[in-house]
Amino acid sequence: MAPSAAAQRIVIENCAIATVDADDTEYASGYLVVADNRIESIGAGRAPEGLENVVRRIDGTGHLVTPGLVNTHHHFYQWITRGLATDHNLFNWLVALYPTWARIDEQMGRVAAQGSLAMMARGGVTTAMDHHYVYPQNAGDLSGAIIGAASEMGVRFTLARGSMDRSKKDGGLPPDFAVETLDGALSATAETVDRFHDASFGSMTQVAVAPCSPFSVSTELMKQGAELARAKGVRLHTHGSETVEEEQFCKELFGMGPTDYFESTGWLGQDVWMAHCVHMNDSDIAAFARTGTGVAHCPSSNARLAAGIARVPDMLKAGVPVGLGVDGTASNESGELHTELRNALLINRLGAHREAALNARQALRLGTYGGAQVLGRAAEIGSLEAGKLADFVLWKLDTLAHASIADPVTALVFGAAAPVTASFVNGKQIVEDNRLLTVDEDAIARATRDEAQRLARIAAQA
Ligand SMILES: Nc1nc2[nH]c(O)nc2c(=O)[nH]1
Repeated sequence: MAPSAAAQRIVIENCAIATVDADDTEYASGYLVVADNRIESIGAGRAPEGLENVVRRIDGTGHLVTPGLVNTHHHFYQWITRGLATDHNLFNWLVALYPTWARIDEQMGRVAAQGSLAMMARGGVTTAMDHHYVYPQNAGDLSGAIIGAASEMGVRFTLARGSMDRSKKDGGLPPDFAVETLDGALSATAETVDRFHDASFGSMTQVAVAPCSPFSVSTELMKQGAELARAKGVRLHTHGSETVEEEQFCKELFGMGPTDYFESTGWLGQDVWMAHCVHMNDSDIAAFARTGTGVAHCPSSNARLAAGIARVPDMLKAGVPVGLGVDGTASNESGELHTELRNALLINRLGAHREAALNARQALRLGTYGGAQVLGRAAEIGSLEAGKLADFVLWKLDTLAHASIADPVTALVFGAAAPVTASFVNGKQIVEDNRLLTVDEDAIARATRDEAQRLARIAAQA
């Protein structure tokens, strides 16, 4: 679509650019022209002469410009339960934390979402997602509060409306008071899709159907959830194959491993992405590749919870779409995505493929285009190409932390988290010099501390 005659332009010049397009095109010194909310042109050297309505020129000297980072798995509410149960595996950690999580309310949900989003956005995330699966009775409008926080911050966003209905009494892991009913979960999810999902090109808000995990969700909710998502034309998300304990649970209860269970419930397909996927054999990976099922790789959380190392190089070789996820910050206290680019690269080198596992450019692709693919938005975001949405980041690479590394993509991925001079979403700047422009970061920090303390008090009294 050509820009309108009145389109306002922003020109960025003199920067290195990693486009993450299909050919991995890079420019040692290039330009980017933004017209309203889209990239109009990109290339080597200086921007074309004679552009009209240029409202801003940015000198990108000393910077690398990349697509904005895309986070594909998170649980925002966990921002106010960070640093707890630090030496547990997944099941023990969940059992320790469910009782606290089951006491969150709308105000806590809003503030935790603000904290989670702020931490990611100031570190270069332009598209975020939240898998929210804890909906206590009388907690208020949690989904509305979370979506409101993303919209206020100006971040592109998918709410994966989660749910749990398999509690202890049905052989599941969560306590009985922490779950919804099958009908309650389905009708609330349908209502959330109807209220918030925007399927249009450039949409800032989307909703996915996201029952939590095999050990916290009934088979009926998995099946009917998949039917609901397909009837509404939205994506499906869940946790899968995270730990050996989950694999054992599936074999004992369903007589098959997680991937076969997902297939039997309608949960493999191009419209599905799953978090973790650590314990996948060759036939599981082939099934994901054959069906186009995506993976949210969460290396830091997998290490924190001693889950294992996902076989990302094998997935990529087979053609599985793979993005990166911070995961909830109760299992990855850092809460920012640069750590996941770096850890994806480093941790996968500890696996079978050693130094050939992933390189810096593949890691950057996971955190950008790969994320866009698994969220179903690769036609809009994830690479810098004319016609795509203007979601991009200027990383400052000429300071002490990176200046002595010649290759900018190597500096970005292997080095410390780089300062973000500017981050744009949909053509609008949301970060300048590492500070959010849209919200008051210090007020959010204070509010997150207060809400974490309030939740801890309520949980202790329960
Ligand atoms: N890493 C995580 N895995 C999970 N499985 C599940 O059912 N909930 C979680 C979670 O919060 N984090």
